[in-house]
Amino acid sequence: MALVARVRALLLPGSRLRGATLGRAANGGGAGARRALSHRVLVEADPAAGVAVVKFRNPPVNSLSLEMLTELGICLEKLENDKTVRGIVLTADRPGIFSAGLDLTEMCGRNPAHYAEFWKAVQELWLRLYQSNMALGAAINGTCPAGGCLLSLTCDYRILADNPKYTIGLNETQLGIFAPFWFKDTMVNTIGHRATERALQLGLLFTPAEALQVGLVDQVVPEDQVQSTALSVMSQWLAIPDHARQLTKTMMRKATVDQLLKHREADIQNFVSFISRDSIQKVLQVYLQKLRKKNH
Ligand SMILES: CC/C=C\C/C=C\C/C=C\C/C=C/C(=O)SCCNC(=O)CCNC(=O)[C@H](O)C(C)(C)COP(=O)(O)OP(=O)(O)OC[C@H]1O[C@@H](n2cnc3c(N)ncnc32)[C@H](O)[C@@H]1OP(=O)(O)O
Repeated sequence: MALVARVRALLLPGSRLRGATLGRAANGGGAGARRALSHRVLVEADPAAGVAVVKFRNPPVNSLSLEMLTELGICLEKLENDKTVRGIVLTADRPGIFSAGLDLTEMCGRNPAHYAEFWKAVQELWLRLYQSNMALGAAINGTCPAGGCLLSLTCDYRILADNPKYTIGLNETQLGIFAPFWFKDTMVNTIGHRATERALQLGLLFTPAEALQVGLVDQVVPEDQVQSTALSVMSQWLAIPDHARQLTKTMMRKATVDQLLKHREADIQNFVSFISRDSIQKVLQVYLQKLRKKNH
């Protein structure tokens, strides 16, 4: 289903996204700050600063389900069309887990049409974020594996909470799958080829100190200062004239974006045929069961 159709489905009577409002904040935010609510994404906009804080709230682990991807896409599209917003900070509504990455239940026990729809939505969100004209910051206030790490890598800078429990990286190989070429390219663009090769083959999840050392994040700060630091760094990015910053960003990212645009359909087909293999379904199911067993 294309984004428009998925949005329609989410707006059907009964959907909690229906009637989402952008009103004056009940609390928090500067004077004139506005807060918009959807089911899985919370937006706190500060028009005076030109910045919106987009908070993930898809319990229990902020996984990127099809619905979460769709709501995030809608929210970003709205912000892109809002002339008062020049920068966005992505964060988790509750500290602890920034995002557990792609929702594994979307990749297990479904049919090929579902896998294709899901993968298209992952591509769409990446394209929207990686090509965004806005300045994007990640205030990483929790653990950040795989798809969660990818989200943060689409941003222009990353601030990570100084908590050794919070790790970040593309750990796909540890699950028995692998990071697609555009996940890999996004990481190469951030930390370079050799560090990416090592990180991806070993499926490394970096502690904050390691992430800072390898350049996966730009700053590690005390946990209670992640969002304030991300906002203060944002003011540096917004001090640059938009057109100059945007042209530079496009120049740096265009080749990577073009690769996916050129191979988009093939990438979907590759994903569907890989994820549908019995052997891959088995490893994903074992991984999910291990996660679930912990709690039962
Ligand atoms: C074209 C390309 C072709 C081929 C490429 C092929 C494949 C590549 C495709 C995609 C790349 C994949 C990207 C991904 O993002 S895969 C997801 C990777 N994520 C992880 O490995 C994280 C898994 N989760 C955890 O490690 C922990 O849950 C976490 C540390 C985040 C939190 O720990 P905590 O102890 O706080 O919570 P849990 O008890 O573990 O979890 C609670 C609850 O949530 C469920 N859960 C966790 N993570 C996920 C997830 N990613 N998706 C769905 N569900 C998840 C977990 O099972 C628990 O459920 P329940 O027990 O039923 O409450």
